Amino acid sequence: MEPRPAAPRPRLCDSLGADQTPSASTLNAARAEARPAGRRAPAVAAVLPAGGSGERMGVPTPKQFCPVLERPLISYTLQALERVCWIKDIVVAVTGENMEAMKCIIQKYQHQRISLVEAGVTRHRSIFNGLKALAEDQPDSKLSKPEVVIIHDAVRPFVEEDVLLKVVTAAKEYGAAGAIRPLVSTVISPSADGCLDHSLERARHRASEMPQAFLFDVIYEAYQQCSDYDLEFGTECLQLALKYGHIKAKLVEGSPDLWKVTYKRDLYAAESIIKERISQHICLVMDTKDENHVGHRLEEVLKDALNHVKVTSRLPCHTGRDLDQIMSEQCYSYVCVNVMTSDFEEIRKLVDMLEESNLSILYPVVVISVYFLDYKSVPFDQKMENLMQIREYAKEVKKRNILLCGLLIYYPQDEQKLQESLRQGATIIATLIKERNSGLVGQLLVA
Ligand SMILES: Nc1ccn([C@@H]2O[C@H](COP(=O)(O)OP(=O)(O)OP(=O)(O)O)[C@@H](O)[C@H]2O)c(=O)n1
Ligand SMILES: O=C(CO)[C@H](O)[C@H](O)COP(=O)(O)O
Repeated sequence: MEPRPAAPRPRLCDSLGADQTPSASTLNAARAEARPAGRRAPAVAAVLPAGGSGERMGVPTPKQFCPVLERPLISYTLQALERVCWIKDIVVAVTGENMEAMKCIIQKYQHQRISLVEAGVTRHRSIFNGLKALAEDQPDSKLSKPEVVIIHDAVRPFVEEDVLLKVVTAAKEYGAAGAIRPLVSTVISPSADGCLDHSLERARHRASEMPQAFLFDVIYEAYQQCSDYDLEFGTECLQLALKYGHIKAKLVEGSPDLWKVTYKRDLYAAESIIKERISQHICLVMDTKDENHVGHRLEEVLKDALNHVKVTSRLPCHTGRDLDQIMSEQCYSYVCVNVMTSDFEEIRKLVDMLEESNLSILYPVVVISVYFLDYKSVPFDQKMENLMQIREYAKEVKKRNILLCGLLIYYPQDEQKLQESLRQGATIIATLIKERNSGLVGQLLVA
């Protein structure tokens, strides 16, 4: 199953308690075999190099600041790390010219436990600056030296707690550890004339990915000893630990999502992954308890059409207190089925609750207001006049990252035609949720 998207606020702390280090129970539960029970949990910090210019991306904005669903990429990586409450400090290396932008990102998305340092001209120099900030000998530093330090690229947003735990646990035991993946292509070595010299046996090699973790003293001493050449041209921190600390890093199998956003296409891939993750749960808010009403048939058709998605239904906001519960489970998609009314009262209540929940700070929340087009109940022109107000209201709530659209479902007497309308309605709902297209905000679609 796909992992859930990162929570807006760190949730794991609740189960770990106030202590900011991994408790013995958590570590042991996850890695009983790797870490003998009863040993003290290490103090852990993370360094994120974020000072590159993203040349290979080919856009003027450094890739870590490129928007993905209108939020800078680096914010996703920070979110992924800060929800791991046993990581005490997160040190981010950014260039002087991006320092203010970075501070704004931290404030806007309410990131926590972040300290900023000036980046260097190469990735190794940026990491070294981050490590220096964590070292004991820094005057006036609020940071304390950790036992283990994680190094993770700011442009790898999908890092999960389990792999962080694995590299930290292995670093404590071996001194250094890093995530690896099987090679996608074979690595070959060309000769000076541009011809094949030899090729490496693919099965015997691995791609080195991030995160990596080190005993702090091991990697800090390695950086202190390393040459200008290493700092200028090196690409591998594990190699520095080997060369200067004689530490053979433990290699840990990582997930495919650990890849580094490097080219423009990677931004599209990242966006697709995020959209898919936040579209796995849909909440239907019904304004009728009547089991025979067509609203419930829409729910059935939707469940059939989206059989991999969790669909839950609730009564309206004023009676259904458990909507709070759904929001706390990070549900980012709501379908309000208005059977009894053609006004926006219920939508307004739902939007207010969403705002209070802070859900839309991190991800766009989709709200679809569904109305049944039953010519008999209210004169059509009067109903339309009411519904057209959605445009203005949707514009207003878009500012809060809530994407509101209306959907009219044709409700004829003929059973077959009704079934077709419901199916079309379900397809439109599924598309709006999956695509989260802000261009459709305020539109009244017809099924
Ligand atoms: N002087 C540098 C160069 C790179 N990085 C960071 O190191 C990570 C991985 O590097 P890479 O993918 O090479 O990033 P860029 O150098 O920005 O990309 P490119 O090589 O395409 O220019 C990124 O988070 C990048 O911001 C850094 O902190 N300081
Ligand atoms: O994978 C890595 C280390 O093993 C790093 O992400 C990689 O070294 C970044 O370097 P580059 O700038 O060359 O992409």
